[in-house]
Amino acid sequence: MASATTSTTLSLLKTTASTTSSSASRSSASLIRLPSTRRHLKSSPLIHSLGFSSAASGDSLLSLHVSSKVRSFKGKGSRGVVSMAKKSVGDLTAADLKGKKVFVRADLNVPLDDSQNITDDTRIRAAIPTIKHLIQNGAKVILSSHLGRPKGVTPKFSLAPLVPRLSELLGIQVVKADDCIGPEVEKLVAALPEGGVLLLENVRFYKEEEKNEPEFAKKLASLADLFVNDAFGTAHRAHASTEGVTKFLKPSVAGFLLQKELDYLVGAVSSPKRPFAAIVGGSKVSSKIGVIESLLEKCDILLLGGGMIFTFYKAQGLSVGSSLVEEDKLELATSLLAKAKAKGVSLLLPTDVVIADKFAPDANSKIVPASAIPDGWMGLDIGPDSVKTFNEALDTTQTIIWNGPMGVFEFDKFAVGTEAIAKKLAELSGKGVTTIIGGGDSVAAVEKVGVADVMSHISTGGGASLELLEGKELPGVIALDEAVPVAV
Ligand SMILES: Nc1ncnc2c1ncn2[C@@H]1O[C@H](COP(=O)(O)OP(=O)(O)O)[C@@H](O)[C@H]1O
Ligand SMILES: O=C(OP(=O)(O)O)[C@H](O)COP(=O)(O)O
Repeated sequence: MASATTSTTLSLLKTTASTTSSSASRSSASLIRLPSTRRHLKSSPLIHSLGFSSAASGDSLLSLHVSSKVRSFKGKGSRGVVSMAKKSVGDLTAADLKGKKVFVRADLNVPLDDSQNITDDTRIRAAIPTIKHLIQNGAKVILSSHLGRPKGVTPKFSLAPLVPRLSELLGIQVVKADDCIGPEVEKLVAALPEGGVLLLENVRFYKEEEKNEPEFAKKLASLADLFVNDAFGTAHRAHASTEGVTKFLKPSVAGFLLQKELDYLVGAVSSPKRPFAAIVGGSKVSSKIGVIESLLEKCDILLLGGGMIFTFYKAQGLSVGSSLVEEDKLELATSLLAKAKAKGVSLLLPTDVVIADKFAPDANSKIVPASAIPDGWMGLDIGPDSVKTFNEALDTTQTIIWNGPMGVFEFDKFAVGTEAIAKKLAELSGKGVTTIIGGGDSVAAVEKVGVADVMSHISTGGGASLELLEGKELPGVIALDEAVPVAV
């Protein structure tokens, strides 16, 4: 029984690999097999003008159409189809903003070292365009964020260390409040000049923030006249400063960063240039089920790597030694493989792996076929043959989205596969392929290789991008004001 299953797997691995390498030299049309629904939608003029409609297709992924004036999103979640056409900060002019107090929720949750130095300022830099637009149009900006996950007031989670960098990037001295609500904050707001920025203290110093308590949201909202949410990294949280304040502040609009993230993560997935490949890695199948299922509905090629592959191997009867396996996900892995086949998606599993005799940076290692992992050894990276096959598959594509590393890239010895994929995406990005890095550890990997700048888009939100790719609604987006539709 075991050997019969094993040969099935081997033929699966071989078939997918050869399909891809041969397809690299064939026309892309032979590789793409769209489900009939999608073919129908693509040929419908109505659907074409609206973007790919999840409502019409019964699809769970959000759909997007971008016009010059408005970003429109439609999503179908457990609560049914929800319109997500959102008003943008770009729609607000000096006439709307001059002298107005604007509550801006950003995600300034940046890493700090033991001396409170910022070790990666990406999220601060990403928040600047929205703040600049507001101050240049005469608004008074009340800037709010969380930092870390403090339980009550915790000095090491103060936003104070962010003030110098924010001031430098904005070219003005940012004022810092010691609290985020209360009379002292109100005085600072009253003294704020047009074009000034007041940074509130960590909003999570109040437990009411994460509980989304309306009274707390009301107090935050009472500081301002209108609301801009630019905190993409926190948009999957229904907290007082992301969702609650929208009940008290009108208009409540999307910031430029939030828009850009949605444009890429929703837009590229709902109406990608094809062939469209998704690369999904990371540690566990369980944390990526939603993403894999959702992407199977959309992509032409799905490349799997990371710790999750061993659950797929074991599901097919292969020996995986002491590699990471989720025993309760074996059936699921089998059904995902079957689903990919039924949908005509070219799903590639690595054909060789780098194995280690222990989970450590100095472990002994060797490269073996995926079907030959000895007892006592664990797979910690994809092997060179797999990298070659994956690269050939990626060469045929026009859009690539990547979520999750190919191996334990934190250990140099097992970072080779992940770094090779990062370099391949950088090369393809230079040739005009849309490359989107979906947050979390994949971003760290791309930065480690030094190719972050050349990617089309690097998400500032790990959890948020994952939820978007899974087709979930983001409460921080849903709560914003609807845009007025414009003719397209
Ligand atoms: N073969 C493997 N065995 C164990 N852990 C792995 C393996 N490959 C990757 N990982 C781990 O997966 C983690 C990232 O997983 P995950 O959080 O799902 O990714 P992401 O943050 O990109 O969404 C990394 O810490 C990495 O070391
Ligand atoms: O860092 C964040 O998320 P991420 O680690 O998923 O990218 C956001 O600031 C959200 O933080 P949270 O997960 O504590 O709500």
